[in-house]
Amino acid sequence: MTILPPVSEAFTKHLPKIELHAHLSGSITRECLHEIWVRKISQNPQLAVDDPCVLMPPGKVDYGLNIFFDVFSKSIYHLCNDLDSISYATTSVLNDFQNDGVRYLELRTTPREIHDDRGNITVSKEYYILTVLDAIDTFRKRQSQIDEVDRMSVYLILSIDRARDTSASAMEVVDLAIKHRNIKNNQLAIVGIDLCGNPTKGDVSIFGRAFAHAKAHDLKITLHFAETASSGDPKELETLLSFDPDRLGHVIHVPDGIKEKIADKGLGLELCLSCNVHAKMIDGSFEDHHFGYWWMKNCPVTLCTDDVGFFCSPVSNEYYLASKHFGLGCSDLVALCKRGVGSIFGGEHEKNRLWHLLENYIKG
Ligand SMILES: CNc1ncnc2c1ncn2[C@@H]1O[C@H](COP(=O)(O)O)[C@@H](O)[C@H]1O
Repeated sequence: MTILPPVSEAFTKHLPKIELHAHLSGSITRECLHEIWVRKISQNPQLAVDDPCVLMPPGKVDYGLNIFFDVFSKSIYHLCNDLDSISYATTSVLNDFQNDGVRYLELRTTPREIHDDRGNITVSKEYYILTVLDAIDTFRKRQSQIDEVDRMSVYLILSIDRARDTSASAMEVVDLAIKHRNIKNNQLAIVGIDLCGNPTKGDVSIFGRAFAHAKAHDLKITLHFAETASSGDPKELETLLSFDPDRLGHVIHVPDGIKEKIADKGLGLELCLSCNVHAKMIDGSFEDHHFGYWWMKNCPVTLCTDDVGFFCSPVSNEYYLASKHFGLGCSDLVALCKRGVGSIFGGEHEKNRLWHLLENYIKG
């Protein structure tokens, strides 16, 4: 039997981790956003966008949902609004996850159409996706030059935004995923469709057709689920379950009967400790988080960051927090990672690779 050391930050950093719930634009560090702003201001001193450090000053992590969604439209989307900035930010996010010991990443992003001041389209949704995919392709090529244990696999999930998308634009997101699912050399790149966006807005029932279309084309489905009390209405949750999801994100305000259904189906759960605590999406603090409930159930639970650019807690720290507040030892953390691997969308070869990495981590 291998005797494992007590959990330390070094242990959680080197643990081969998976990250399944990370929004691209919310994962960009404020330092990276600031660099983009500096470059833009040097090219155009008249730029009418504030330094991102105004809305995201160093050390600030207490973004309640009432202000959180505004930061995207007021700052981040005005900075990442050209192909160079989108590519630079994507590469920066990929490097950050890899440097934190993430060995398998499913990044998600909402196809975004970008306009100039006169309303003309400067970047189409398709070009936005192609730019992100191109950054992923370049990142993948670099992986073959590094040690196998340090490599990070990356896949993309396309998001439908419940507050901004219509039934028709949601279908367009799924069509883009089908069209660009494989990138160069026929490599699989887009693995699923997500439903995200401000949970206090929108009617989720209008997206049924889009998710059925995704299923029919073998795309996996993950849904933001019961993030707020208003989006925890049983009718909404039953509608979401009728989309036949493979995984659910957040699962906070879930009535008991629906909890049982989730456990019976063995759905993968993407839980975000720091996000939920700092955004005050749960009552109380870390020790009150519903991770404590789901960890005891049979579901594949994965610890995720959601928007590390806002909440500043990388995946390694989420594992450290789980250990600290729920008394998990090193072997529990490895078991938690192994359980989550079963719910990845990247296929059997990726699952086998990760189980192998985790086995070797325990032995080493
Ligand atoms: C509390 N957590 C959350 N709940 C719901 N939706 C969220 C989210 N965090 C991020 N997003 C969604 O992801 C977009 C940013 O990334 P992309 O532009 O797609 O790369 C946000 O505009 C929001 O729609």
